[in-house]
Amino acid sequence: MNSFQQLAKFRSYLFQTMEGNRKSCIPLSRRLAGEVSSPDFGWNLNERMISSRVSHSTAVHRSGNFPISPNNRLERAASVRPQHMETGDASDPRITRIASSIRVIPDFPKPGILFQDITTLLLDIKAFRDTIDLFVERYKEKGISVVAGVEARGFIFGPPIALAIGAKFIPMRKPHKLPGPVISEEYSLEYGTDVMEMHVGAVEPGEKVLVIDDLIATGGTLCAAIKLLERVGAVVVECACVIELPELKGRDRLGDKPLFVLVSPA
Ligand SMILES: O=P(O)(O)OC[C@H]1O[C@H](OP(=O)(O)OP(=O)(O)O)[C@H](O)[C@@H]1O
Ligand SMILES: Nc1ncnc2[nH]cnc12
Repeated sequence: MNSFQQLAKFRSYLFQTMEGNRKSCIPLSRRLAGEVSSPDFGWNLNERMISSRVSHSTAVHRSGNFPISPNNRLERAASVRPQHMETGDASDPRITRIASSIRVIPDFPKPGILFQDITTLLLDIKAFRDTIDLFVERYKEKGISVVAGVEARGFIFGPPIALAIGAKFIPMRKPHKLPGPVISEEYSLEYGTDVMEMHVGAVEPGEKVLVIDDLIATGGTLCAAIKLLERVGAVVVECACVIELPELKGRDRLGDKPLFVLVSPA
């Protein structure tokens, strides 16, 4: 298959994923009425595929901001840059370090997916600490009593934030993992579907909750977490992620629920 055919297949796959998604937090009627725009994948996905290739072949990001060695086996995330909206301070050098510590793995777990791998961020102690600090700076003294972390990677960032802001931590888990009584929500992903569960009684009605995950793509995961928490009367004050994939429009699916992210791919 030539590169043009690959691109067309990739676009078609993602378009089907998005358009076939019936679990959106935004009612379909609103989408049909044009209140929420359909995703325009063409340009942004072309950009993502090109920047992936650039990071492999020339080892220099097209913006020139994140030079990487051709021998860098970690394939650092040359295509990740600080986001300029809904973030603390894009000129903050901590954001730049965090962005450059995330690697991008093409075609994982399926062909066409550019996987944003935060395990390399965890290897960089300063970047890891800065990530936690940036969230703690934003959420301390906001009256948040619960941090809800989404399995699996929300379990990495959620607990240190919870401890630092004086909140309890709730795991939002894949099905059949929690031992006590649970409530469940089915949701769709960039590459499949899943079910999320939460322990009954983990959060009290009226408690202020921060939802944490490593990444927002289509927004299906965060929507499921919000639904579970709101079903038991919790107040979700904000969702926070390290990475946003803006071309997948996950932010739109959250409606007016605030989303804070540190970085997004160029
Ligand atoms: O915005 P969405 O389209 O819902 O996708 C984002 C979710 O996908 C990834 O998790 P994944 O489901 O791959 O699970 P894992 O962390 O257990 O690997 C990621 O960590 C988010 O939780
Ligand atoms: N491109 C991606 N990288 C990492 N995690 C993801 N979850 C959904 N899409 C993802």
